[in-house]
Amino acid sequence: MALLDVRNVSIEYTTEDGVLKAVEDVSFSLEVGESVGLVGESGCGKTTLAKSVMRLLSKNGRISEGQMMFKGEDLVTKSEEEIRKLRLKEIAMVAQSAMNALNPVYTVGDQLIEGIQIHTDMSREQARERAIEVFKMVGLEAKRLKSYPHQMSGGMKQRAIIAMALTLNPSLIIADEPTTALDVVVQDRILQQVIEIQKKINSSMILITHDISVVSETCETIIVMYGGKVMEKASTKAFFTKPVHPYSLGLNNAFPSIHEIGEELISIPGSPPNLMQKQVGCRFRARCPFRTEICMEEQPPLEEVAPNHFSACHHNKEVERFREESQKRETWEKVRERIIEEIRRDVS
Ligand SMILES: Nc1ncnc2c1ncn2[C@@H]1O[C@H](COP(=O)(O)OP(=O)(O)OP(=O)(O)O)[C@@H](O)[C@H]1O
Repeated sequence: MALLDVRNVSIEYTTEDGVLKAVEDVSFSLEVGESVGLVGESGCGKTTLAKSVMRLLSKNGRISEGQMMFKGEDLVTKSEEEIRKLRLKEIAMVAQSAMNALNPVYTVGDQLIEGIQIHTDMSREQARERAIEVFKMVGLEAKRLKSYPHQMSGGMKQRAIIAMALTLNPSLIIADEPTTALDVVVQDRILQQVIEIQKKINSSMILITHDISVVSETCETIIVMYGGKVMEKASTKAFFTKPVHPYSLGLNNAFPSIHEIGEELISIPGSPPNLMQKQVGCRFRARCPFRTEICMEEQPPLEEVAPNHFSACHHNKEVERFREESQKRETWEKVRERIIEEIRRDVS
């Protein structure tokens, strides 16, 4: 049995301007010890999906369809009380803005020890010992337990937050851009530590990032999202050697290591769809160099193109040609011209 089985989940936000469908019909599963990288441009629904697993969506958000089976039980239908018990102990999240999660008026140690005591029957002394242990795991000295948040650097605070998330050996860690606020060298070091600990305690992990190079180094599986839907899902090995979806091909071009140093990267022209509007056809159609008529009308299903490799494109069979053409700058230049032409036409 998978640890987490997300089945046909849709999530929407009610706003003053109408309903925004942030995630639509997303399915994936996660085995014990597996790490999945969730990637895609800003606004594609990564954080929404992650928060929904913790049932931490903002008040105007709701899971409108689907199931999220965790250890065989549906998280969607659990009561608030049941979910609270699972948080931290079973499912822990290191959020994007985690550094603001520390309470400024208590020492970091007190906050960590209290968190441990709420979820376990450990004495204060036992909880303190566990806190020291996890601090060491993330590279913080025990004396730092006595520090207030303002006495720590950004990197230290983030380590403390990670220590808190990992302290009860959760079965599932959700790391949402856990290191973006930090400088690149510190980012890399902290991320490596998180992965090391995740492997040691055999947790599963969902790592959310817009940087696909991070996923290639740290995750076994990659899920590429676009406009609230899964476009491609594969083992990272297969994805980085043979990506299939045109959006993934575009993302790969923006990935520095496959290019000569100094060469200008090719970005995907245009921007993601407005999720307040009803979506017709493939969501990537506006920016896709290879679209045809069917792409304008029908939403492509997620098809298995090789064992455990899925892509949602009407033209999966033409991938060899797409791979070759997507490497050329003029392929994307034509998309840019097409987009400009369409805007001109709409305006006039
Ligand atoms: N509370 C909210 N109310 C209304 N719309 C929201 C809310 N939170 C997110 N959205 C919208 O839902 C969509 C998905 O947003 P989400 O933050 O999940 O994307 P993301 O891929 O995590 O982006 P980022 O990488 O910038 O965090 C976006 O269109 C966003 O504007």
